[in-house]
Amino acid sequence: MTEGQEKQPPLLGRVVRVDAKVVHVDVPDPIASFAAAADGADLPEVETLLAALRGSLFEELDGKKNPISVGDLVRIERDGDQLSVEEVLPRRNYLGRVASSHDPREQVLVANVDQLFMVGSLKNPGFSSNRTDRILAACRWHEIPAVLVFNKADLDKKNVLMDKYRGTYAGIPDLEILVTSTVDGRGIEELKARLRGKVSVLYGPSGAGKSSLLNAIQPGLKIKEGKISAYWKQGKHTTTYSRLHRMDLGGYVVDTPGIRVFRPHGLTRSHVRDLFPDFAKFQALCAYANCTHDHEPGCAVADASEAGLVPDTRYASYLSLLDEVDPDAAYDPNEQPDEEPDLGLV
Ligand SMILES: Nc1nc2c(ncn2[C@@H]2O[C@H](COP(=O)(O)OP(=O)(O)OP(=O)(O)O)[C@@H](O)[C@H]2O)c(=O)[nH]1
Ligand SMILES: [Zn+2]
Repeated sequence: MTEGQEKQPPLLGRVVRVDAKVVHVDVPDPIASFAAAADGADLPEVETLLAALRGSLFEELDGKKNPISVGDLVRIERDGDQLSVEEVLPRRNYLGRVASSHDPREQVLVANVDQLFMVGSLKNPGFSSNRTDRILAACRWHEIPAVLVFNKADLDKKNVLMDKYRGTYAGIPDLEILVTSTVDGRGIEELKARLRGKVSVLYGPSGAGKSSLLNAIQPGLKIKEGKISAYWKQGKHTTTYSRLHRMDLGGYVVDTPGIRVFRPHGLTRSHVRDLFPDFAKFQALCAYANCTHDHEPGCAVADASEAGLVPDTRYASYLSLLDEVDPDAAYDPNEQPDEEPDLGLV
C-alpha cells in the first residue's frame, strides 16, 4: 500500500477461471445477486477482476492438487493497484476426481455446484451407460444433485430407447430425467428454467449434444476451448481447464473439457456400494451384511442382476468401479459414506 492510500474493504466474488498465477473473479457474486433480485433487489453490474494467488494458499493443500478452483467463493483484497485472493471460503461441495493415472491426488474441478446434467444421446452416438453410471456415482459421493438428460429424442421415433433407459434408472431415488431435442425443441424451456440462477455442470460424451443444447439456450454461448482440447488429444497437457460461463438468463454453466474417464477420489470398497442406491433393496438380502456383491456366496444383488431385476449395465458399472478401488484401502463396513466430504478451504 502506498502512502496516503486507504486500504479498501475486501471484495467477495466467484472464481470463473484459474490460470497459473492469477484467477479471474466475478464481483459481486452473480449467484448471490440473482437470489437477492428474486426478493426485489436490483441486479448489480458484474465486473471480472484478476487477482493474484497468495503463496500461503499452496501451503495447506490437504492432499489436493489445486488450492483453488472455478466456482470457489473468495475474499479479495486490494492493496494499491494489486488485487490478491486472501481467502477461499469453505466449499458447500465440489466435484473432484483422481488427478491422473500418474498423480493420485484429488483434483478439484469445480466448487459449489448446484447441479450436474449428465447429457447422453439416445442415438448417434448410443447412450453410454458406463460413463453415465460413473458420473452419477461421483455426484452421489460429492453430494451434487444430478439430472439425467436424454438428448436427441427426435431420433427415437417410438420412444423405445427412452423407455428402455428410463427403466434402467428408475430404481435410483431422486434422479430426475429430462428428455430433450435440439431439433424439435423438446425440453429446452425446462432446461432453461433449471439452469437459471444456478451453477450447473454439463457433462457427457463427445457428440451427445452439449454445445447444441447450450446454443439452443443462448445462441453464441461457446464453452469450448478448441486449442486446449487439441493439446489434450496430443497428450501434451495434463491439466484440465474448466471455466464458469455466465449465461444471460442468470447463472453459470461449467465445461469439463478432456475428461473422459472419471475416477472419484478417496473411495474404499465399502463406499462404492452406497453409490448405487438402486441396489439397496437387494443388498439387504445378501447373506453377508458387508457383501461387496463381487464374489460372495448368497449375494442377492448378483442374483437380482441374473434375474434381470437389476439392470446388467448398472451391475457391470458397479463392478468396474469396485475393481478400480485399491483392495488394500481400509475396509470398514460401518463407515459412514454419507458423511460430509472434506469441505476444507482447499
Ligand atoms: N438429431 C439430433 N441431432 C442433434 C441433437 N443435438 C445435437 N445434435 C447433433 O449432434 C452432433 C453433436 O452435437 P454437439 O452439440 O457438437 O455435441 P457435444 O456434446 O458438444 O460434443 P463435443 O463437443 O464433442 O463434446 C451435431 O451434429 C449436432 O447437430 C438433437 O437433439 N437431435
Ligand atoms: Zn451382495
